[in-house]
Amino acid sequence: MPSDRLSNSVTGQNFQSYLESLHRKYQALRDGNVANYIPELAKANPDWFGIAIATVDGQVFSVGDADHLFTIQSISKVFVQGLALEDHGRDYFLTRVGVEPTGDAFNAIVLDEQSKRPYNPMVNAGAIATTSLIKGNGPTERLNRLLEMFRGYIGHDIFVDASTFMSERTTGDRNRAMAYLMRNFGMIDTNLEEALDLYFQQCSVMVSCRDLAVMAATLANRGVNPVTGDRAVAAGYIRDMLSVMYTCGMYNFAGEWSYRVGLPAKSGVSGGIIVVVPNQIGIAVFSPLLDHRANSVRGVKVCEELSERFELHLFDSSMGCRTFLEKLAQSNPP
Ligand SMILES: NC(=O)CC[C@H](N)C(=O)O
Repeated sequence: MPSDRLSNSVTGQNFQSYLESLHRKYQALRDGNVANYIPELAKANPDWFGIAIATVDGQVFSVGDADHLFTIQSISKVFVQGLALEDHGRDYFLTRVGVEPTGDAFNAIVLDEQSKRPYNPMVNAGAIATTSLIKGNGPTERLNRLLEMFRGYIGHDIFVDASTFMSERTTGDRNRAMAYLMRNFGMIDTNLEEALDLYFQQCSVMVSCRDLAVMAATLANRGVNPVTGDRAVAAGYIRDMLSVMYTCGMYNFAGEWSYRVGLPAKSGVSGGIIVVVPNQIGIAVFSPLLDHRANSVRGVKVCEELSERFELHLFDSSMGCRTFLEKLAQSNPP
C-alpha cells in the first residue's frame, strides 16, 4: 500500500496531465462575477482561465489561457512594496505603512486610529501610500523605475494598458478620497495626483499568468528570477514581502486562506492570484470571475487543491513533508 505521501509523487509529465485535469475540473465552475467598477475590466470574458507554475530551478508548467495578457491590478502591490523598501529601508517604510491586516475590503477608507498610517501595503490605501514613496526625478522617471523593476521579475519587456489606466483614472474617486485623507494626516507628501497616476499605471501593467508564475517563483527564489538568473529585489526584503502577503494578501479572506492554503499569496480584481511556496515554486491562476471579496473563484479553488494535493501548506511542509521539487524529481509515477 503506498503511503499518502508516496502517492503524491509527481514527474514533469504526470504533473502536466494533473494540471490539465485540474483545469478541466474547474473550467466548468461558473460562480462569481467579473469586476465592473473599473469599466475596462467589465469587458473580461468569464471563460478565461489559466494556471501556471514556475519552479525555482526554472521549469514552467502551464495550462489553459496562461499566455493571455491582462492587467496585473493589486498583484502589483507586492512588487512595488519591494521597490519602496529598497528606496527607503524597512524602518522608514514602517513609519508610513503598517503591516496589520484590516479584516475589511480592499478598498475600505480606513486608517489606523493611533498612527494614522494605512494598515498595510496590500489594501488600496496602503498601496497608494507605498507608491507615493517611489523615488525618481519627476513622474516619467518614477514610472520608468517601476517598469524596470517589473521587467526584472518578468524577464521581458512590458507595457501599461492605456485604456485601463484611463478607465481607472476617470473612475477612481474612491482611491482619490483615500489619498486626500492620507495627505491630510501627512502620510503622503508628494504630488497627490502624480502618486495616484503612478498607482493606476502600476495596476494597468499587462501580464500573463505565465509571467505571474515566474514573478512568484522569483520571490520563492529569494529575489532571483529563476528563468533569467537576474536579481529582481534585494534578498533581505523577501521576508517583508512574504509576511505581508501571508497576513494581508487575500484581504478579508486572509485568515481563512492561511488556514486552508497556508501560503503567502496576492490577488487582484482582474482575476489573478499568485502564491509563493518559499524555496520551491511560484503558482499563478487567472480567471476573472470574482467572489464577493474580490478574489478569483476558480483561483481560490485551484490553490486550495494544489496545496492539499502536494502538502504545500507551510505548516505541513515545515513539518517534514517532502518538498515539491523532491516529488517532481521522483522517477516512479504514483
Ligand atoms: N483589488 C484590486 O486589484 C484593486 C486594484 C484597482 N486598481 C483599484 O485600485 O481599485
